Amino acid sequence: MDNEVDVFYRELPKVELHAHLNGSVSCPTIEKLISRKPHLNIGHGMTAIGKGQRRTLDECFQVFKVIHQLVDTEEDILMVATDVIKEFAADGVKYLELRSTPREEKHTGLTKKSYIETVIKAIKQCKSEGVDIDVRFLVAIDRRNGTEVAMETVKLAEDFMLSSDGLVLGLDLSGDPTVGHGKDLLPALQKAKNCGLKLSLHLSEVPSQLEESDLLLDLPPDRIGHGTFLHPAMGGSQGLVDKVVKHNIPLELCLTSNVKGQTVARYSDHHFKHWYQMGHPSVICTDDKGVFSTDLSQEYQLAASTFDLSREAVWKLSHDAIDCIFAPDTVKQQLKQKWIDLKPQVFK
Ligand SMILES: CNc1ncnc2c1ncn2[C@@H]1O[C@H](COP(=O)(O)O)[C@@H](O)[C@H]1O
Ligand SMILES: [Zn+2]
Repeated sequence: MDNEVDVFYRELPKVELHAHLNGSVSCPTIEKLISRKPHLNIGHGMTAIGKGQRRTLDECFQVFKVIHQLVDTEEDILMVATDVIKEFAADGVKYLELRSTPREEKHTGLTKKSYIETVIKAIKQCKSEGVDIDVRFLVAIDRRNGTEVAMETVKLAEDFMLSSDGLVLGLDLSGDPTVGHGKDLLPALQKAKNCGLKLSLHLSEVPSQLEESDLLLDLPPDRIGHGTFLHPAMGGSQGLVDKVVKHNIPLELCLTSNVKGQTVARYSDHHFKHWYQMGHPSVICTDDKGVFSTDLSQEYQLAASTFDLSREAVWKLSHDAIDCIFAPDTVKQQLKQKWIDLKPQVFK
């Protein structure tokens, strides 16, 4: 996969804001997990969608179930998280917000609390090894699990926000978009916002969620995942676009994920073009680099080739993503300095 990407995109310093931990597991890590659990009889083809392949979104969610079977102990999570962080760093990502749904596994003793603690341990471990990347964590709410679990997750996220030295910054709302309704999660999300957790919500990933998006946009969230069907050109409405613009809510856009998951027919149809043309904050992300067999450099190259972006435009795109991070202004300033320092080398 590496040799297809121009060195410019590899060397480009990048910010990754939308990466699900268990969707980001690479082939080599999956191999290690499979060898730890041969009795599960899981083959590699079951955990990733290769080049040129497509799946329905529903089939993508089956893939996560398989990966979850492979990742069910603290030891697994520690390995998966450190591998994923190092892979992002090797791909030129300088700041990463990783997100993951805390799970409980009775048979291995894993609890939601120890799940989050283990991810934090991985982040700290990478830092102590000097891996050149600033990593933060968003605790994910799986919309399939309903109101009560959402509330419980908010409480956990709040506790960790207060005790993790700024590593836990907020919440993600994700999970199968065809299941459940956002209105049931609104009180939990509102509570999260009130206690200072940042919110990144998957909105309108499928066409049937316009009413839900309208409701959730009133929170308002701090960032939007996908937002595929918000724009009128995609079947959404001007009213929804107006809300997003009014609150200046950045979009996290994942080209390969949307095309492989078949919510967008062709790369050239991707809603990136509508928002980018408007000058609205649009951040290129991977979503699930393992499942969709991609990485952030490829996604930038894909956006550039599909929408005919110059190298300066690509640079601006990665630079402007810094303003959309959830970490405080001091971190934004450090990253902007890093971009200034690296520019001559990237454009050499
Ligand atoms: C493809 N588009 C998507 N839409 C919605 N949710 C998604 C997703 N991709 C991933 N997830 C969410 O992330 C989980 C896997 O990572 P974690 O176990 O949390 O680390 C999935 O189970 C789903 O809840
Ligand atoms: Zn996602």
